[in-house]
Amino acid sequence: MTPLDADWLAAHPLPEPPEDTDKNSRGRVLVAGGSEIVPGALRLTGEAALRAGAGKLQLATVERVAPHLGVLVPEAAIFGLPANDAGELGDAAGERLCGYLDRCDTLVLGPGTGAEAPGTAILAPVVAEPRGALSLVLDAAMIHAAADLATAIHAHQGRIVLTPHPGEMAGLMGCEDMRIAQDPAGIAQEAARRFNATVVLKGPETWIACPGEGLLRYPGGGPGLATGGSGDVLAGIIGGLMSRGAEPRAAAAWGVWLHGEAGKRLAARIGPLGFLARELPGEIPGLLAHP
Ligand SMILES: NC(=O)C1=CN([C@@H]2O[C@H](COP(=O)(O)OP(=O)(O)OC[C@H]3O[C@@H](n4cnc5c(N)ncnc54)[C@H](O)[C@@H]3O)[C@@H](O)[C@H]2O)[C@@H](O)CC1
Ligand SMILES: Nc1ncnc2c1ncn2[C@@H]1O[C@H](COP(=O)(O)OP(=O)(O)O)[C@@H](O)[C@H]1O
Repeated sequence: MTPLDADWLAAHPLPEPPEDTDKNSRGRVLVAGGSEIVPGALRLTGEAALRAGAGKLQLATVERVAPHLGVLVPEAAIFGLPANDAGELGDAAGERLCGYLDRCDTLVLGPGTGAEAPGTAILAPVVAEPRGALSLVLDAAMIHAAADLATAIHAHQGRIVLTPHPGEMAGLMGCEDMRIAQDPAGIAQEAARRFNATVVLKGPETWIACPGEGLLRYPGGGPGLATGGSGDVLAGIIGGLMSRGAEPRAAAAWGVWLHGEAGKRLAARIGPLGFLARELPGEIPGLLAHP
């Protein structure tokens, strides 16, 4: 196990864009998810992706929420997706989403999706085709769905990061919550092998596992990060970094560190508890400039 600290980050720098870059080559992120119950999750994820340096943001959410999201995030292009009776993404959302994938370098799929979303139906078409150039971050209900699609995800040629909290990890691996608490390092590595993906096991401390690579441990950014929407921000940072060309393990590691250090900065400035998930992304550019 290697500590995720300043030395590790210095040895694994992020790719920097050339001076003459444009917004498309800086990295195009599509964030898909949200629901009528959690309409703001994509704002958190999308802003985090932009703050991490992505050049272009697109958001895809349930049709009734989409127009409001456009007002909340004027930097984004917005697409509506079909919903089900619970106000979550519906069965047909995955097929519709596939039609947008040639417009993005990175898809962050899942923030703001809950138990009523038909995750497997949505995720299956996305991972069915080999899209070598696509980077994929899976979060929330799409992690539970990934459990049913291990073979397709393992075979997928894209670069994939999964960001489970302990409850989602138990669903992903089909095991008891207790097993995650007893051996977080072992289960993260087992998941990385099973899905051939980078796995970020979140919690008070965070474990990052990647097939064939050493395990990383981040000691945590403080309990203020245990707040609604905090994980949505993390998924967006990782997606933004991947769209800039970072490899999945480096994007995950930098993302976890930036998220944690943003929490520490807010805790020092505002107080250890009570800062908002939406305040985290604003800390990222400064941390990137002076890690
Ligand atoms: N529900 C809410 O109030 C909000 C949800 N948001 C987003 O909506 C999506 C779904 O959120 P939900 O709250 O429905 O889903 P969660 O996955 O947070 O909660 C569902 C269930 O998972 C279990 N769980 C949660 N955290 C756990 C942990 N650390 N260890 C073990 N078990 C755990 C609990 O049993 C919980 O009832 C996520 O992307 C979330 O970030 C946020 O955007 C805004 C606020
Ligand atoms: N006690 C804690 N100390 C430090 N970080 C924490 C703590 N609890 C949660 N976190 C971090 O906060 C984030 C919570 O993500 P998640 O559980 O997906 O929340 P949400 O679904 O509300 O967005 C993760 O990055 C996790 O590592």
